[in-house]
Amino acid sequence: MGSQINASAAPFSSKNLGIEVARRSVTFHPSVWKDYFLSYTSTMTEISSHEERELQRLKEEVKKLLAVTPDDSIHKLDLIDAIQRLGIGYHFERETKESLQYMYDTYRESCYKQNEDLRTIALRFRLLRQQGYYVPCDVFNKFKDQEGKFEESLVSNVRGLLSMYEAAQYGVHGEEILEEALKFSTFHLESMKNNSREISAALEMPIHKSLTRVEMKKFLSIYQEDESHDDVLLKFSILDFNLLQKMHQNEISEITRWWKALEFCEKLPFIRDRAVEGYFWILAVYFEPQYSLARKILTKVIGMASVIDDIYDNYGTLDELVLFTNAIESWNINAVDTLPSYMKYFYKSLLDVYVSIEEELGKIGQTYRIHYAIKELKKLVWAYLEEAKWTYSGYVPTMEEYMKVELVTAGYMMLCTTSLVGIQEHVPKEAFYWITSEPLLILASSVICRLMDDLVGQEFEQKITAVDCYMNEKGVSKEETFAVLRKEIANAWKDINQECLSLTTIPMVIIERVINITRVMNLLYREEDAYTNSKTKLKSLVISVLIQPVTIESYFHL
Ligand SMILES: CC(C)=CCC/C(C)=C/CC/C(C)=C/COP(=O)(O)OP(=O)(O)O
Repeated sequence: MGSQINASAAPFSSKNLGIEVARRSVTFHPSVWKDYFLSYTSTMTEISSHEERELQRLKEEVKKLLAVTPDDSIHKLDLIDAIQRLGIGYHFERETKESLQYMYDTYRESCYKQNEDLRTIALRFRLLRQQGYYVPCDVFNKFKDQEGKFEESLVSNVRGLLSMYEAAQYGVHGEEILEEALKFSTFHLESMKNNSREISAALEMPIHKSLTRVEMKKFLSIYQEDESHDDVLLKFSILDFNLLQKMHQNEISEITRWWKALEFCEKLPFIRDRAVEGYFWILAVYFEPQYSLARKILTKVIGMASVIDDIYDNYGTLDELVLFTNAIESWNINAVDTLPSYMKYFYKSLLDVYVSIEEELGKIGQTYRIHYAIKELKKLVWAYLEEAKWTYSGYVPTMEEYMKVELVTAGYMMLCTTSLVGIQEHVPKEAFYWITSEPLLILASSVICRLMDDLVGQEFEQKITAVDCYMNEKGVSKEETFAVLRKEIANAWKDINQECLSLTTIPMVIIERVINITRVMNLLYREEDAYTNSKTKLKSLVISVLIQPVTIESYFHL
């Protein structure tokens, strides 16, 4: 059992608990962006027919390049890797899939060729695991000496070490050789990082955990410096990045208009005003043009969820939260009468937003999907209420009790499910049953979300975190607790890796959404809560991804 710090926890009413009905109140900094993106008019973001033609021309050239590069060559591995990291993989899915299938079918023969080096073997291993192909890790055995340790001669093979480091991120439970490979490569790369931008960037953020759109510019300059780079690829990816950025600017301008019209900042001044940050979060989940509708829907939902979180965590009293939860459960406009006035306004807007989403889904013949989105939101608010009861009663739950509720409050079950709602390509109905049944992939993503949030938030959050619960239950120091929770996060990544290899009936488009959602957490909650405090790191990210185009002159000295 957990421990009770305050009065009895039941029944849950602030009056019964003898708690003053004083509002908790944390003040958040105002929006960094305000109306900034309203200035991006549709004329400004228009794509000219010349740009369209040039894009098509370059695309055809890249296709030719793919066609003439043999599947059994190292050049093909490099080409596919570059295409994916430059963010243009979505143009060549069929071509890369065929090549990877060939590489999978011939995996053993290729890896056991006498002359294959560490870089090639590790790169092939990573590209295949990335795509969900199970390829065995014993291919790394050949780089061990008689004592079973990685050969010291590898230390001077910097490209090989880097490739090994990136491949080892894809390990699953029990793959000890990949654990060793990760330790070995990290240790040696650490000593070289001051002399190489590429190494320090990789140590900071391995490819597996990075978001294509966010890392694209960094990779572009690394790729350009590589003597074997291809100019056509470079030009195509720059043009594609810039044209997509215009589309994103158009979308964020529309989202800003939507958010402003809701008037939350005036009516609910206690909330975090983070529409642009929310859009960035969702852009990281899917940046490709075919996901425009899905992005719009999910951005609206994260915006609403952020306000809901502030109502539960910050402003609402326990009595109000009980009423609010019941109203959301009933999902009926009549429930508005039971609510205090500030909640009335939000509640009406909430139902309206979901009605508008349902209308959008009607246009693509997928109305039924709204049911899953609402169901997950209801589940989320019930968990938020549980959490609020703990806060108000001073109850410190056991880790088991805590995680049961807090994996839901992490919001990722709701977000992952809702991420499928606006996808226009085929998503089987079964995928919705699966994703809402708390499968391991979603649980692991939620563990990462919850624990990363708690590790950075435990100093200032006005509520219980996993750090408090673990220290209370085990009687250990904060340092020890941090180490345990970090290990849990690393294990959850292994669960994710495992699931990517075994979920063969779940379309890759769905798995990729979940992984990207997890990656956002890893990006934004690594050193601090960059969503709540969005004036520094997240501001720079927004500038890089949404405002600054890539200037072709800086890559081609024209
Ligand atoms: C928990 C989390 C990062 C959720 C991600 C998905 C989601 C629903 C995002 C909406 C905005 C939000 C609640 C951010 C986290 O705030 P916070 O750090 O104050 O979250 P907390 O109140 O649950 O700790």
